Amino acid sequence: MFPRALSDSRAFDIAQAMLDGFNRHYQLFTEANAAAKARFEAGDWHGQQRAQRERIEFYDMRVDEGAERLQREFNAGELSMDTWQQVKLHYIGLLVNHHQPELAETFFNSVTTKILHRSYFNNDFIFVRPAVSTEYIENDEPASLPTYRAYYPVRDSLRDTWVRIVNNFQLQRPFEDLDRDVDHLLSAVLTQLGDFKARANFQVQVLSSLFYRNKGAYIVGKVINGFYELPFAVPILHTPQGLLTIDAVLFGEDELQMLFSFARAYFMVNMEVPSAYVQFLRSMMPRKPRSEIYSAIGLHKQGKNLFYRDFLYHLRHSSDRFRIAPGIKGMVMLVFDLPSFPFVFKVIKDFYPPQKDTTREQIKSKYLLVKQHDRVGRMADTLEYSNVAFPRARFEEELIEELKHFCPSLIEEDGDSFVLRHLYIERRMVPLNIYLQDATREQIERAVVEYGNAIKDLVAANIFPGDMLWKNFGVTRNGKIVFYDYDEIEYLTECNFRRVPEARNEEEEMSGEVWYRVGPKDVFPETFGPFLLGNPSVREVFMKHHGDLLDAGFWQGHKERILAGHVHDVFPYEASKRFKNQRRLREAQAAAASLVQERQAPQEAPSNN
Ligand SMILES: Nc1ncnc2c1ncn2[C@@H]1O[C@H](COP(=O)(O)OP(=O)(O)OP(=O)(O)O)[C@@H](O)[C@H]1O
Repeated sequence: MFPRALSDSRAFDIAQAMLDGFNRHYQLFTEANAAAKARFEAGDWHGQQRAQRERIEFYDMRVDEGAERLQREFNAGELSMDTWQQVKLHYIGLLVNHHQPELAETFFNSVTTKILHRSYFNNDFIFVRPAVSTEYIENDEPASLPTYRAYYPVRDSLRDTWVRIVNNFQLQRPFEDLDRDVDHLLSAVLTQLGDFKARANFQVQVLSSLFYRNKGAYIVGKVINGFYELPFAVPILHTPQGLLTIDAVLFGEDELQMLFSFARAYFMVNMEVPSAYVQFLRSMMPRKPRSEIYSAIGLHKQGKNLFYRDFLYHLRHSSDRFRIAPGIKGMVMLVFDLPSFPFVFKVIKDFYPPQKDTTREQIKSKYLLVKQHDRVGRMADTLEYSNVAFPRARFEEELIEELKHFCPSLIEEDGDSFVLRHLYIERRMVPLNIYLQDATREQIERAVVEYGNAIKDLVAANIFPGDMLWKNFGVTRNGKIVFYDYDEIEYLTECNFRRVPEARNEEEEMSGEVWYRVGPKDVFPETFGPFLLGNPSVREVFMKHHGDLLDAGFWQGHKERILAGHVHDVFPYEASKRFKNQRRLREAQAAAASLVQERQAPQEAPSNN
C-alpha cells in the first residue's frame, strides 16, 4: 500500500543520511578522477594504475559505512515496512535536482538490500526501476564545465579548431610537435569526411574531460555534418623523452568499441553529470549496452545494476532454458548460459579434483585481481552477484542436477525460484578449442597468432595465465582472443621460470614422471608444447610466430623488466593506426621510390639523348 502521509519523522533523516553517504562516495570518486590529469602530466604511471585499482573499492566501502550508520543511528533493521516506504519517497524528493540521481538510487538499493530481507526487494522499497529522470540534467553552477564543448569551424578553419580542441585541455606538459600531430589528425579527419560540403550544423563536439587510463589520455567526441556523425577518439601519450604526442585517431563505432571494450580497465573521467556522458557515448556506440558504458567510465556498480535490469527484462521476453555452457566443463567452475542471451554464468564448485589445489576464497581473490588489474584487452570483465533468484522452470534438468551435485552450498530453493548465493557473469565468447575445430586453415592461422599475442599482452601486464589451454580462451565478436579462466592466474613477478634440468642418468631421462624438484611457483615453459601443440597445423603456425613462449628466458626477461619498474604500453588499436608508424611507412615508401628512380635514371638517360 502506498503511504498516504509521510508520518514518520525519522524517514526524512534516514533518507538524508543515505544521500550523505552517496554524496561522500561521489565526491571521493570525483577527486580520484580529477587527480588523473596531474598524474598523466607527471608521467606517474604506477600512481595512475594504483588509483584505478583503489577506486574500484570505493563503492563497497561507502555502502558498508552507510548501512552501519543507518543501523547505529536509526536501528534500521527494526523499522516498519511503512517507514521504509516513506524513506524511499523522501529520497526521491531529495533527488529532484541531483546531478547523479541514477547512481544515488543504486546506492540506496545497495544499502537497503544489506538491511532488508529479499522479500522486500521490489519497487515499493528499492529502485527496481528508476524513479528520477536523467534527461536534460545540467550543471548550472557558474564555474562548472559543460558535458561537452561544441566548436563551429568553417572548412578553412578546421586546422585551428583542432589546435584549440587540444589546447583547451590545458595539459601542463609541452607537446613534442603539436603542429605535426595536428597535420596528421586533420588529414585523417579529412580522409574520413571525403569530399564534403559543410552543412549549416557543421560542428565538432568534444567531451569536456579527457579519458585517462594507464599511460594514455583520450579526447573523445564527434564531428557532425548534416545527418552524418563521425565519432572519434584521439589518444595522447608521452614520447620516450617525456613530451606529449598525439599517437593516432580512432574513428567510428567499431574502433571506439575496441577502446571501450569490456576486456579493458575502466577509464578515469572527471564528470559532474555522468548520465550525460553515457548518453553522448551511446550516441557514438549505439550497440553497446548502457550498462557497459557506465562500467567503462568507472561506474561499474551502476553498470552491474543496469545489467541486472536488462537481464530481468530479457528473461520476461524470452522462453528458452538455462543449460550447461557448450565446451569442455570446468573443474572448479560450473558454467551455464541462456542461449538467447550473450552472457555466461559461472558458479564456484564446492569441491575440485586433486590437481586443483585451491579454495573458494583463493578463486574469488583471483577474480578480484583481474577486476582490479589492467585487463589489456585480453581478460573479460566479470560482474559478481550474490543471491540471484532464477525461475526454476527455466532451468534444464541436467543443469539442476549438476548444480545440486557440484554446488549444494550455494543453492537455495525458494518456491518457484532457484537462488544462487554467489556467481559471476561475463560475456559469452566462442571457446577457442571449439572455434579451432571448425576453422579453415586461414582462420586457424589467424587465431593461433592472436592467441600468442594475447598471452604476450598478458605477460607485458605482469600476468601469468597459469593454464594456457585453448579451452580457456574465447573468441569475441570481432575476432579478438580473450582469456577467461582465472583460477590459476599469478603475477608474473611472483613466478619462477625455469628450464627443465639435464637428466643426470638414463633412468631419469627415460622416466615418464617429473624427476626434478618443483617449487610451488616454478614454471617450465618448454613443457607447454605437448599440451598445446598436438595438432600439426597449429604447431606449425605457433612455432613460426610464438616459439619464444616455450623458452624460460622469454618469461624471465619480462619478469625482470617489470621488477625494474617498467610499465608496459597498451594500445587499444592496431599498430598501423599510430601516426609514428604511418610516418615511418611513408618515409620507407619514399626512400624505396627514390631508389627505384635512381636506378632507372641512368638507363633512361641514353634514350633521351
Ligand atoms: N566467457 C565465456 N564464454 C563462453 N564459454 C565460456 C566462458 N567462460 C567459460 N566458458 C566455458 O566454460 C568452461 C569452463 O570455464 P572456466 O575455464 O572458467 O572454468 P574452470 O573450472 O576454471 O576451468 P579449468 O578446469 O580449466 O580450471 C570453458 O572451458 C568454456 O567452455
